[in-house]
Amino acid sequence: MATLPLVLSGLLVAGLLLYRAALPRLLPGIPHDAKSSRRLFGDLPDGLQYAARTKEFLSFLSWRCEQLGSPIVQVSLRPFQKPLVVVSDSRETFDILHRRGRDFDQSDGFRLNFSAAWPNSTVTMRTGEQWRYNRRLVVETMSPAFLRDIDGPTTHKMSLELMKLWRRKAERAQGRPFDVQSDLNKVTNDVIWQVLLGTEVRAVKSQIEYLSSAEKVDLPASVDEVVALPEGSLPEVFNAFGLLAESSTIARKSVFGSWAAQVAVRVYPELSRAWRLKNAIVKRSARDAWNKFKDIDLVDKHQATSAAEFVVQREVKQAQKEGRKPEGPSKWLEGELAIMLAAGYDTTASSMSWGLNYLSIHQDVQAKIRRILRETFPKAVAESREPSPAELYNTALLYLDAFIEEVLRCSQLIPSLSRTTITNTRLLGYDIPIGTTVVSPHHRPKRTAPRSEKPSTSKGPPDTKLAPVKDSARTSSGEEFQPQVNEWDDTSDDLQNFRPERYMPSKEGDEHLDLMAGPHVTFGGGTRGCFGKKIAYLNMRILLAIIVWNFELLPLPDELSGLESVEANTVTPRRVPVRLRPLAG
Ligand code: HEM
Repeated sequence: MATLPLVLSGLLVAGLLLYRAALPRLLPGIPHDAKSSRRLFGDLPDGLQYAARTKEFLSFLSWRCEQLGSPIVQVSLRPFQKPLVVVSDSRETFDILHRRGRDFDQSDGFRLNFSAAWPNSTVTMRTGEQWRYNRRLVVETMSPAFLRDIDGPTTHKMSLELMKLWRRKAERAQGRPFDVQSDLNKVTNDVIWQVLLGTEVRAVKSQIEYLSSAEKVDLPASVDEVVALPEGSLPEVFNAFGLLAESSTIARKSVFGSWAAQVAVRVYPELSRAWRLKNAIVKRSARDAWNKFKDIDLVDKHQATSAAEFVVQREVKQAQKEGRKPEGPSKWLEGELAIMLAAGYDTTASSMSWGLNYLSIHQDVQAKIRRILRETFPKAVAESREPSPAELYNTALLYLDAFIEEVLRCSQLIPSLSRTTITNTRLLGYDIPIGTTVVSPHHRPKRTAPRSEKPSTSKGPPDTKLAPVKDSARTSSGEEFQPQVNEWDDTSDDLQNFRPERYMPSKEGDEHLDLMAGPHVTFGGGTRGCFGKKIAYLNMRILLAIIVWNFELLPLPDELSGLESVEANTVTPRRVPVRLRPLAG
């Protein structure tokens, strides 16, 4: 009998110990929210309240910095875990990304989030031998030859299909706006599968076919109301891929982190079917590419038409030059092709969605892009055709490129970057132990202002200023590092404006795109920065040029041009309504 109180007190002590172990384990000295540090879920309740108020969660991190008045704070979001260190200082962020590879690597969370659905790929690896090996396997897909001969023409072809679809839709909508967000997903999906694997998904084509036989549409009485156009069923690959792409958000949202994603991908029937389908297609493409080019006498007989074929063709040629046996398809090549599919799909779709919203809102900018395109390609105008892939690849289109930069700046579709420390190190004057994840959010209020009525204005707390960072607090590399990039002037109201010209220095005779006009981290940076940036830029350039050439995006009523966002893998607009007026050739 005397054992019962003993057992109960044992349980009580164990419970207390467990509770204490689950509480946030604060790093000494780094500013934090006092009440959060006493809660199991740390800052999460405040984050959720913030999200309910602002419909955003990720900008909560920068809000915490603003609230505590410090460019560095710590935040806990899950029990039993080390806090995240949040750094809201662009100079320090640049330093971490570009100069401190010995102290920081790609964040453990980022790597693990992708590891369930996209194994054997660089994204899931620490920077090391295997990462370098994988990178080398596909490095040629960023070469001018690949971009010019494969990516550009494929994107161009798919953009024209989208135009065909939109002409039919515009006809049906009879001057009413309709939402094109899912069409942008379809076209970027079509492009990326075709470019990387040579797989024809036919997401856009399936809708063209469907629309030609679909029944008449009920039009709303008001010409300002969005018309819901019928949508045909979509190819299996498209649906499966959408599901898989979402799977990395499972890890982010669950308290069990990447474990939840690992289980979900294997256990949920739809998800595991999608996973197997993706694996089978990638495997088949790699194998077909190998069969097409594996012998040296085949190498020059055929043209490569996808990334899979291009890398195999290059490898066979290179092996011959070096007098060795070429490497055939491997799980690493498959992993790399698969992650490029995943990384290149919704990022590009999201940036295009923002781009079209900004085109509808900023009619002057849209007109200027169109005017410049027509002046630049008089032959295409004379021949009543769109500029060709080669013309769009080879010609300087400064204003369009600056527009893309401005879309990326304002939309902040990648809301934060993160790295994990691989040594004990220092950051802004504080000790940071090995294994700590450091997050750099991009949601500094003024910088996000053009996207929407931001938390810092109507819905959130006052726009407090961060204390400036003293140079003595920086690590030596931070102190010495004078980035080649200017700071945005946070006090200037100009940051609220959508103004592509900010990327075009006005010196006459020196017309170039000034990517260093301000801190620009949409693609991350350093060794682990975005690998597919060149494909992303070229695809956005071609898609936007073809859209603006073929259609006028007419103004929309104010209530439709809101720029509210949704957070998933990227931050995307809630909707992309357009009122399209087809233009002659
Ligand atoms: C607008 C489009 C895109 C955006 C905004 C974007 C953004 C990013 C960002 C922020 C990262 C993480 C960088 C870091 O942590 O420093 C990343 C990584 C990556 N991106 Fe992109 N990306 C885009 C398009 C693409 C495309 C088209 C591809 C491939 C075809 C691609 C392939 C990759 C890969 C493979 C990585 C992982 C690199 C590594 O871990 O070593 N991305 N991207």
